[in-house]
Amino acid sequence: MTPPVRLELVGIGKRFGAVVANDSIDLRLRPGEIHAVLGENGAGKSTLMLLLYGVLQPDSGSIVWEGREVSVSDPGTARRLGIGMVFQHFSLLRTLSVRQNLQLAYPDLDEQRLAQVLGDFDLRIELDVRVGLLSPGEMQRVEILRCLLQDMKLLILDEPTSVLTPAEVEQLVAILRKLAQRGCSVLFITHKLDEARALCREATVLRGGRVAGRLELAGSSDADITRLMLGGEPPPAQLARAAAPPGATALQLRGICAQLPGQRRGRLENIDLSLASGEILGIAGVSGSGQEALAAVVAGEIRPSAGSLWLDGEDLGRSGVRQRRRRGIRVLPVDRLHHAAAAGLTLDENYLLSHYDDAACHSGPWLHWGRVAALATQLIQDAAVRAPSAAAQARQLSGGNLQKFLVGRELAGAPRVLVCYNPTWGVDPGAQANIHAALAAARNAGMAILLLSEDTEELYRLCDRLGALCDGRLSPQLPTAEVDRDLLGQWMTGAGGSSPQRSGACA
Ligand SMILES: Nc1ncnc2c1ncn2[C@@H]1O[C@H](COP(=O)(O)OP(=O)(O)OP(=O)(O)O)[C@@H](O)[C@H]1O
Repeated sequence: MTPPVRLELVGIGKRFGAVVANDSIDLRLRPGEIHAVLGENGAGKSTLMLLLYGVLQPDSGSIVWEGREVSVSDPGTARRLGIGMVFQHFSLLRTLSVRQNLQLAYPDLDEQRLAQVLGDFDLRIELDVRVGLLSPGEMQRVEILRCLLQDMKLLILDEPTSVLTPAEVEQLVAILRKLAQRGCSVLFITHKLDEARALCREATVLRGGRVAGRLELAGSSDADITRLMLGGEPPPAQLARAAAPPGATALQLRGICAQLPGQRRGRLENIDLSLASGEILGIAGVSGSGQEALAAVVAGEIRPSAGSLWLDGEDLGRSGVRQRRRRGIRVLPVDRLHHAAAAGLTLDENYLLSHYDDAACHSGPWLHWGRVAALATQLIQDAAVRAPSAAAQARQLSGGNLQKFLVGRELAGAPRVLVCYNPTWGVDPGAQANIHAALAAARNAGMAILLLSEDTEELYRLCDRLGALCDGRLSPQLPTAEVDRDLLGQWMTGAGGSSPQRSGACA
């Protein structure tokens, strides 16, 4: 007997103007199957999921749900069918509490059912906390909880692990396995092949909007999968090593204490750090350890309550964001859609946001739009950003393509100091290698780079020195060769008594 089919997509097509995002896509999913959807940035993965969830409508093809062709005209219809989705960029209202968010989706929220689901899936969630105060992992659990409160037959997760700590990834895996055991199907978009292998037996690989292949993960090597994703050989993984020993100190932080406003986490305690030109200093740490506050302090977005910040021996404590940018400090924040970019603005406008003071964008005293557009267009080409033109809105780009654009935009300013937080979040392996190569080349050209990353592989690959943040405190920063994974792990968890530089003295 052939196993039952829960979902069948037949010949699905979707265009956005001239862009063919999905082209004749076929996909089958059984009850209880966790299926990976892989593909490089812009391959069409999110679009396909949004079609399934009723956010978008297909131009062609059909969706067959439990043997019956259906029209998923909106997310409400999807939910009534038993389809839930956790988005790449969370869809919760940050000013409301967890409970209020749940009540928006379920006006007659049944407290008994809520308690049962929380217990059943071992979800630790504080219901009366404002969502804006939660860590990304906690927000994701709320999104999943919101799905679990319905009778769910298919859960779609779009890159669910990119913002999670390793412990949170384990919790997510446990939840998904439990769901699958109960017969719920899962579609799981990821760029991390090891995660796909750990969770899924089979994967569908998309390339350029089409199905490039469906494969059994156990019988396929990473190279096989990458080849299918790229349609060719993966780029060489070699990185340029540091061309010369680091130069003079560029950026120095002395005894910085700070707190991100309105956040439970996001505290910095007595941070001492010095970054030389021609080096990449990596700071590890699980999400919420103080990375956002550190980036905001260097950018000048928040004022520390104590301590000082120096650039090339000059105290910059009193200068604001724009002055610092003029002096050559650039910061790429972690939240690409709400902080690093303005989602509703075009790419050339987004380019201008961080290059407003560049002579190249002006003709005499006047802003020269033709030049801005030409610079943004050049960047799109150089960074291989898949976008129709510089006139496309940032929100129209796939997540990974927007990330490539933003990293390129900051590097294009050839800053003296670059701070980036998770620069390859949601970026496919090919583009990740390109971003790493660009950062290494910038370091070799003398840039001082502070790399805040939750991806320890990335840190070991790129950095000349390494340290870690834990609960707002910074470990020592040592040459990478002297920091083995055990030591880094201890620093990240604050274990072993090695974490704080100096403790306590923040007011
Ligand atoms: N609303 C939109 N308007 C115009 N183009 C869009 C829109 N949404 C997606 N696209 C385009 O469709 C293509 C597929 O995008 P999609 O987001 O589905 O890719 P993806 O595989 O999910 O990529 P990533 O891994 O980077 O998230 C891209 O070229 C993207 O720019």
